[in-house]
Amino acid sequence: MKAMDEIVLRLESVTKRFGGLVAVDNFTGYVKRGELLGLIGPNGAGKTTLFNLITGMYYPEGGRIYFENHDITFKKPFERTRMGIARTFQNIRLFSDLTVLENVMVAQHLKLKSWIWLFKCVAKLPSALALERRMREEGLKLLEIVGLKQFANEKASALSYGLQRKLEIARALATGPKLLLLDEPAAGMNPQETVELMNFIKWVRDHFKVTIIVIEHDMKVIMGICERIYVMDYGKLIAEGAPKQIQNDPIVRKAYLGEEVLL
Ligand SMILES: Nc1ncnc2c1ncn2[C@@H]1O[C@H](COP(=O)(O)OP(=O)(O)OP(=O)(O)O)[C@@H](O)[C@H]1O
Repeated sequence: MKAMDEIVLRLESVTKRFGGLVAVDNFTGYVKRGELLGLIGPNGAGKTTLFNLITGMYYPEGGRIYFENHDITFKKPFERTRMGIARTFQNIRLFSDLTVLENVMVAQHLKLKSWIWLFKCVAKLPSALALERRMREEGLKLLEIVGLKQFANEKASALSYGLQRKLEIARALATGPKLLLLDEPAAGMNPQETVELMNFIKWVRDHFKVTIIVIEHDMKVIMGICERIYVMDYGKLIAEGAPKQIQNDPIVRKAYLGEEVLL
């Protein structure tokens, strides 16, 4: 099988309920390695809940989730991070009092087996200090690659909104993901920041050879960077296809009726 045809993530009949509400309703889908996939749908369609199921924040009531052919349906979030799944959030969740570099280093620690690390730190073992030094170097290298090195020692809160969003993505990349989930990365951005973000996301996919799923309400972003799109409404998958197909799909247009979205 060619790498591009390889399926990285597979969801089979996944269902998540909150009381009487079916937030994700029997969702079946897949993501290919290296793909840039869009996930769209009106407010409350179940998109973020789907991310929460993929990252292990929630467990489904029905169905299975496979990552690189491993059943991860009930794996804990930190196990999935180590397997190579990372995400960003709808609202920026940086450690605002830590520096830009420290934000990235915290994420690097997630790759480690924490109790061994803690023991080494408490015992002040030279290997812990050497590892810390290496992480600092790797963190700085990552910041350089994404163009944030000059801000390494600034507090995260001192960055502009657009750069904070970029740092969030860099922090997710610091965990060494194979699959990156971006939840509304363009939210709150001005048009110029949005264009830069679109280029950055495409560049991240190519440079880090990572598979990306992006939730976004800004259709310009989705139509501009995604190769394939899933559309959800009331928890259900209602359409799937290339941007052009989705733009002209009457079912999708109907789902968005009344919302100010330019398809
Ligand atoms: N923890 C929760 N408890 C109860 N209901 C929830 C919870 N999380 C989400 N929901 C409900 O599940 C439905 C799907 O929500 P979700 O946040 O996944 O939608 P979304 O498509 O991401 O929406 P948006 O585009 O507005 O962010 C909504 O009706 C929401 O109110």
